[in-house]
Amino acid sequence: MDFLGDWLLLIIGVAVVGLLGVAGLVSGRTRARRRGREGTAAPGATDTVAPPEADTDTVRPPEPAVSPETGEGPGAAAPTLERPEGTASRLVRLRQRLSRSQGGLGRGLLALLSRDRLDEDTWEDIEDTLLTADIGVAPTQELVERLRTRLRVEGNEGTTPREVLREELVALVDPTMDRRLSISGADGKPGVVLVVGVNGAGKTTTVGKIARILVAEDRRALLGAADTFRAAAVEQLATWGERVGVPVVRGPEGSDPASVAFEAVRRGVDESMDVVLVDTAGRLQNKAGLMDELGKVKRVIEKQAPVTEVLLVLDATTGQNGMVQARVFSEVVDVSGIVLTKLDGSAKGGIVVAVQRELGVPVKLVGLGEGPDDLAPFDAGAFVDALLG
Ligand SMILES: Nc1nc2c(ncn2[C@@H]2O[C@H](COP(=O)(O)OP(=O)(O)OP(=O)(O)O)[C@@H](O)[C@H]2O)c(=O)[nH]1
Repeated sequence: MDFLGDWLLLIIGVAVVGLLGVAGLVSGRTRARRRGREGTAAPGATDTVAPPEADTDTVRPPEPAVSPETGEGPGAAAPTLERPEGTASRLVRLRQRLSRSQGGLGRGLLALLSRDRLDEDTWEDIEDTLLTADIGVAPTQELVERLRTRLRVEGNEGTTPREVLREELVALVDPTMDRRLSISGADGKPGVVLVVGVNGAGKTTTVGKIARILVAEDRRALLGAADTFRAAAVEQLATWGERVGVPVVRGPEGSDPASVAFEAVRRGVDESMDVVLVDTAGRLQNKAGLMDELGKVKRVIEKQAPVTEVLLVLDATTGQNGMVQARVFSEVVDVSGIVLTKLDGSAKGGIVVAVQRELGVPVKLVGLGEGPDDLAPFDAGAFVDALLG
């Protein structure tokens, strides 16, 4: 009996040791596999993404930085998605900010126009105030002419200088322009928004902010990080997408922007997205280079779906420099809308008028801060009201 018992214990012991050994091997392999996966697909590692080939027709799909379903980076803990602010409440909040930065212009003009006597010196001061706000020479002269005529004729008829100024400023900003973003595609394809502008104007930030507006409106959006010139811009965009669960298609640093754009729109079509937003590189090396690059991006996109909107991002603080850039870009691509950024940091809101005149396209959105929801649709009446305080 004892002999049998000893044998039984020995057999059980060997079996247990054997089982533990096998289990250890398996879990070790699993760990190694997991480590391997993490090592090759860490979120944000641009060099691990399958490089798109130079020929955009045969481009291989780059790995998304974030999963389309969850917005989660591979191997990362599921992030809590942010709920972006709705348009109505951001308009109220940002109007105060606009008033703070641009109020000086409106108050200055009102103080001058409310003087008892509007002599030549006063009109000159009014002109200077408008020019300092970057409205531009021709619109300034037109506005002054209109104000002179109306205040002379209507001065004693119960219309206040404030009412006249408001009407004339609104007319100058042009309330009749269609400022809606063209984000709807046709034939079941997504709308495609191409975002162009020089680096530093706030382009990448703006793409991220527009994505948040789309999420707030329950639209399915996808971002293409075609600004492959600067690795940080790609990282930045991936973070914007991750925060709200919007997938980002990216390629390695220095890869062909057109292949990333192509891949983004291909996925947008395949995955029935509502909108694909494509961030582009804005190197103003020379006009021909820019034309080649943006022209190619647009051409390859349009093999799959028409570009519905080309947004030019301009930094409001750059004044005349910004106008020169605006001209170059509009000669290279058909700009259909302008985004004016950093209006919070500049008292030069007059650039709205100048740039619309110059390009003949409306300002559609304005950036009013570095916060994720500090971007608002532009409205002529609300803008002038903020100016006048
Ligand atoms: N105050 C303020 N800052 C802004 C606004 N829009 C963008 N910025 C800031 O401007 C800086 C440049 O923005 P980016 O989005 O990186 O500029 P970019 O044009 O994409 O430049 P690249 O990434 O180099 O292509 C960032 O610090 C932004 O936070 C705005 O409306 N107001």
